[in-house]
Amino acid sequence: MTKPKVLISDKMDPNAARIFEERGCEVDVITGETPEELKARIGEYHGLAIRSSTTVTREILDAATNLKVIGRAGIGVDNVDIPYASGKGVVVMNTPFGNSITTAEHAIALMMALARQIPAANTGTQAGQWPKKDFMGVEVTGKTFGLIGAGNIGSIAASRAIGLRMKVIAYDPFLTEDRAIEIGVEKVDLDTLLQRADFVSLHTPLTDETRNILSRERLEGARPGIRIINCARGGLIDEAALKDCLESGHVAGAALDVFAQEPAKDNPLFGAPNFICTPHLGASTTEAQVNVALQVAEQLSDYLVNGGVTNALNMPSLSAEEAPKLKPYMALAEGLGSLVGQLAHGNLTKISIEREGAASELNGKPITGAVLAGLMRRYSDTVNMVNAPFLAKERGLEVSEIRQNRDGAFNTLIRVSVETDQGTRSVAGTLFGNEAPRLVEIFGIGIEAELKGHMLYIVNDDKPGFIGRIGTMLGNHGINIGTFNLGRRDAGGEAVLLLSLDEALDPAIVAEAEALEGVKMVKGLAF
Ligand SMILES: NC(=O)c1ccc[n+]([C@@H]2O[C@H](COP(=O)([O-])OP(=O)(O)OC[C@H]3O[C@@H](n4cnc5c(N)ncnc54)[C@H](O)[C@@H]3O)[C@@H](O)[C@H]2O)c1
Ligand SMILES: O=C(O)CC[C@@H](O)C(=O)O
Repeated sequence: MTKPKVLISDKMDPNAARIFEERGCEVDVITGETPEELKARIGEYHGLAIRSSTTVTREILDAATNLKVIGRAGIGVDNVDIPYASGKGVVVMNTPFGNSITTAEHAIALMMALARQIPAANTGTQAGQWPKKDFMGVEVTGKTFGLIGAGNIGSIAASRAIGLRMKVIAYDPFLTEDRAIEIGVEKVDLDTLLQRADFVSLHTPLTDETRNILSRERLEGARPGIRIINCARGGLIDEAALKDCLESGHVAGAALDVFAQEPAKDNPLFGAPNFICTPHLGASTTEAQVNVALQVAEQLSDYLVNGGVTNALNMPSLSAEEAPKLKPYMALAEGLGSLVGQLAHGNLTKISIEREGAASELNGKPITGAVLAGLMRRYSDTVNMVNAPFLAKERGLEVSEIRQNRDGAFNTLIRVSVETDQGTRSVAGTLFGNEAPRLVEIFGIGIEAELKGHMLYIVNDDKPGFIGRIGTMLGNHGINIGTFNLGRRDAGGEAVLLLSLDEALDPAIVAEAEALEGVKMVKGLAF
């Protein structure tokens, strides 16, 4: 088997390349390329590991014809077009915890630097000015630290602020009262926070809701003398308004690690009074960079080599331990989805995926993803588990997952039922010996078949002589039958035949089979 190929396109701790190689990937480290250069190169890679310098645009993704996974060594993924990557079936992962402590520490460092004006005092002192009288600071003890966003980094920053004997308040619409108590913060609304806080620290992602969350109106309406720290994302603050508020003294100080436009080489805030900044250094410690490099390399190689999915933003997680156990189930699920997708007539409106027996104990999300990938192949042959759920949603398909604990005829079973404007159709399958996927029921008729390669599905009247007729007809065309699987509703009633063939059938032969006596329906299938 050829090794998956990975490109590291941003400066990253060398441990990342080592881990990729140890885990069976070929790796190239090529940093600092222009978007055009990356576009020309990306087609040869299965994995792409980035930090924040590489922007993964639609153009890059269109050129990435072999790409399966993008890994961000860090938290924010606003430099990746995730919806477009999802549509292309590319998994996007981040490393959500590797640099959280480091970034929270940077926020606290900036708060202290603001409180004592350390950067300006340092500059003046080294310039020989001994500017002792110019720098009267403020204590942080007893002051109020206002968090906007109390997730991983916000809650670590809260714990450090509490250690400094500060009172911590937080605005985060998704923070529960229980969690607020657990991390020792008081939950407040944004206006209250801006009225009560001495220091405000932002820790939210940049989304449509958070963009410009510190708008001109909010900055001007905040408590006079407030100090602001942003180690999250540029774009959360109206920079021009912040400059005006610093100049008027309404905001007593601001410390930014991140800017609306990066690299920030010519920003309106540069030179504003009581303004300090760092060049997006929040995650830049040796410890954090080793953490995220190791994690991203482990996650990407797990996915490329074993199929394990960790910290994906557009796909359910699947641990490297679970992956081998789930593999035959996913093959079964994909086969059932594909079968029902090829056979169901009409507009699909609903699909339900039932797991019985041993299957009910498993992580259901990847199984559902695999069923949808099989099903959605009726619309597009570039569907996989990543883009199938999006495609299903786009088409308004209602998806439900059901776990059945009841004892059935099989110790493990997956049943897929679809509803179309022409009725409900259902197929079911099991694993033989815990590893061999088998179809065991098709539209209420028991059968046993492996869904593989080219197949021919026939519904016919259960009458003597039919099997001979179809065998002779295929033989006359020189078509070899691999397996012959039979099922029937009742003796003499409706019967189904599922034949595996060594080659795809010409439509003329399908038409000939349709014309055979007793045939109700014929369909060539491919898996
Ligand atoms: N400066 C750096 O180098 C650096 C390093 C790491 C992370 N970051 C950035 O820090 C941010 C936070 O990271 P995290 O790990 O804490 O993320 P997280 O997902 O753990 O926490 C984000 C929090 O923001 C909250 N939130 C979402 N929408 C909100 C809204 N409208 N108002 C208020 N709160 C809202 C969420 O509920 C969540 O609790 C990320 O955007 C990341 O990009 C920057
Ligand atoms: O890689 C970096 O230096 C910054 C990372 C940071 O912005 C993140 O979101 O994790």
